[in-house]
Amino acid sequence: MASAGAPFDAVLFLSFGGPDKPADVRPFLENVTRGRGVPPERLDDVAQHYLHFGGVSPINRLNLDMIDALRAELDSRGRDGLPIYFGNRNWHPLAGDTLAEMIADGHRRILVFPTSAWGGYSGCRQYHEDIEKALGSVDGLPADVVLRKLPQFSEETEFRGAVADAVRVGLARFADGPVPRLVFTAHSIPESADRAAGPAADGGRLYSRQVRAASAAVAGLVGVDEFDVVWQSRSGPPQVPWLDPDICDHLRALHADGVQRVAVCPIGFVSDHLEVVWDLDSEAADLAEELGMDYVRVATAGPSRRFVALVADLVERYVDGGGDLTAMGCGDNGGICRPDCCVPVRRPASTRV
Ligand SMILES: CC1=C(CCC(=O)O)c2cc3nc(cc4[nH]c(cc5[nH]c(cc1n2)c(C)c5CCC(=O)O)c(CCC(=O)O)c4C)C(CCC(=O)O)=C3C
Ligand SMILES: [Fe+2]
Repeated sequence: MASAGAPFDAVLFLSFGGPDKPADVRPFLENVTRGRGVPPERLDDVAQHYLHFGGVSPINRLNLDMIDALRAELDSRGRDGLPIYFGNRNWHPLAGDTLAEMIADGHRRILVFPTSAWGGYSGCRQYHEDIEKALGSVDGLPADVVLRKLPQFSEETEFRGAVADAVRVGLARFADGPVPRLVFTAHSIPESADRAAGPAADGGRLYSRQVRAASAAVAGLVGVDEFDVVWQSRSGPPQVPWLDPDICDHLRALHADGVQRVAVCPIGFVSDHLEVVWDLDSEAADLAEELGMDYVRVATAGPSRRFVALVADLVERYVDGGGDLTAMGCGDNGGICRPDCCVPVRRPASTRV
């Protein structure tokens, strides 16, 4: 259970991580998929996607840029004494190494900003596990260390506003003509994982409900009535159901219905990392061209001033020891917000590799 009170003295910006050079690609993918039942053929494919971009994921650079912008934003709010550190789940700098450095620098009360808006195992609980694991990896961990994870932010007005700003810019790129269809996309997850995630009393499905709710809210903000929510980047064996439709299948269906123009908004992702640039800017964009559809990919919100202001707002809400400790996704030292939330799914042995 989280305890209020004392102020926090540093921020850990906690993200997914990605390779910085070709030799990193395999070990990175092994870190991501260890024990997760992703077939080896899928890993070979994904390795090719990274190698296509020189073995470098844009995610680390984008996170470092966001950290610089956040530092400037906090400075401008008179919070210039608050250091921000960077750590990742799957690649260097790894969260455990960063935490050791933070502790050596004298920090004991640390706010953790995870780069995911969402509930669910991958978007929320796994970040709690990262925190727990990082704490477990530090030799001689002082007893008074507190890492408080900031809550899920998909319902925040400024998050939705930042995405809406990007959608407006994307829609403005179409010349006069037929109204483009607005399509929101987020990372697919196994159906079983979606059902298991979120308070059981609410029927689980926290992740897909949040993605749909945020998409509907953004569509409302930009004044669009007709929009779709679809999924991308599925992995796992084909016989295991994941959230669908897939973005590419959906483009084919829209085309068959006579839709000529689409604006695709990757609401599920904070920045233009590999799954956005490969699956949307390469695969989906190529398919749209093949089908003769006009295709605009809406920018991700993360690098925008408004998104960075949202992160600063979250930090300020909690940094003095206040803030809602019962908010979904908030928890101390890897302790989750409530016992039945975002439970990991036990995979049947047949789907493990
Ligand atoms: C919900 C969700 C988010 C959004 C929330 C958040 O942002 O945290 C997200 C983000 C990301 N996913 C990323 C990369 C990968 N995800 C994979 C695999 C998987 N993702 C899953 C879900 C999610 N993933 C799932 C259910 C799997 C199957 C394996 C498992 O059950 O865990 C694999 C393995 C190969 C493959 O299967 O595709 C890779 C390489 C990157 C970094 C990209 C870069 O390098 O720029 C980012 C930001
Ligand atoms: Fe992923």
